Amino acid sequence: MAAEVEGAEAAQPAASAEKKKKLQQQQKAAEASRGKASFLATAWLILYNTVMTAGWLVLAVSMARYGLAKGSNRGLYRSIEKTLKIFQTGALLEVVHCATGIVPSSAVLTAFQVSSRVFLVWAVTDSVKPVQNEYSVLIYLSAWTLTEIVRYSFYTFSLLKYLPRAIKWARYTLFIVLYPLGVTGELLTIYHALPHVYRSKLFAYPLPNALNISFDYYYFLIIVMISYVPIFPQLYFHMMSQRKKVLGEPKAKES
Ligand SMILES: CCCCCCCCCCCCC/C=C/C(=O)SCCNC(=O)CCNC(=O)[C@H](O)C(C)(C)COP(=O)(O)OP(=O)(O)OC[C@H]1O[C@@H](n2cnc3c(N)ncnc32)[C@H](O)[C@@H]1OP(=O)(O)O
Repeated sequence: MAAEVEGAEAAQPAASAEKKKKLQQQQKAAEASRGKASFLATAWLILYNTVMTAGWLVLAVSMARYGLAKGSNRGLYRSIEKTLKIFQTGALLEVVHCATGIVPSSAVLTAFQVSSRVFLVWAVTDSVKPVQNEYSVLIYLSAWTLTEIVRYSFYTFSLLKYLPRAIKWARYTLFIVLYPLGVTGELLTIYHALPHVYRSKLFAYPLPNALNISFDYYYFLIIVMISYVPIFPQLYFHMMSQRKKVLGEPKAKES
């Protein structure tokens, strides 16, 4: 009996050492898989941001060439719409990046930013043809293009750990002017679309109908315009606080 107890006592430290070793192995495996996931996420983001920078650069060059050749904005939207649709719609992936946590940005703010622009391309500019030649389209296209070239190249260079100071400065400074400019172009485009939508009853779903609900796109557009009032300042002041965080004055050295 005494020999049995002695044997059990001797086996205890061996079992706990075995348990500890197993735990360490599990921790190592988890760390390795986290490292692999973070490597894959970084590789994906470098690819995504590089492709998006290139796409918006193509748009900028196409717009400049069109302007130089025609000297007018008439027909500009038609000439760049394919590229614009691909790269603006591709920005929806940014919401996925935030929601899955591979980038630390707010999914809600990013969703407002991206969805309003995707909506403007597909549901306003593309669907209401007469607005395509308005100057307001040129205004928002110019603001978006310049912003996105700087923003996506900023992310690419940051991920590559080689960030030129000028790009960092531009990322957190140009928005001060480009954000209100872009929003002005967007709101004016929706405003120009209103009479056409009203006349053509575009996307209207009047009563009576099987679902017994009605939808009037004209009023929906007015609601979208009004929703800029509470939402845009939040995006703008978020960018202001990002600017302060990144470009803020360095703390004075203690004497
Ligand atoms: C039916 C729909 C109707 C909706 C109606 C709603 C009304 C909406 C009203 C508002 C409309 C706005 C329309 C937009 C107009 C324009 O864009 S005009 C042109 C000017 N625009 C801008 O300047 C855009 C500025 N805005 C933004 O950049 C974003 O929208 C943002 C969400 C406000 C950005 O915030 P955030 O991501 O937090 O800032 P960052 O500092 O850039 O990033 C924070 C950290 O996240 C990392 N990160 C983000 N994205 C990436 C990425 N793609 N790849 C890698 N890393 C990324 C970034 O590096 C930061 O990381 P840290 O440095 O570690 O903090």
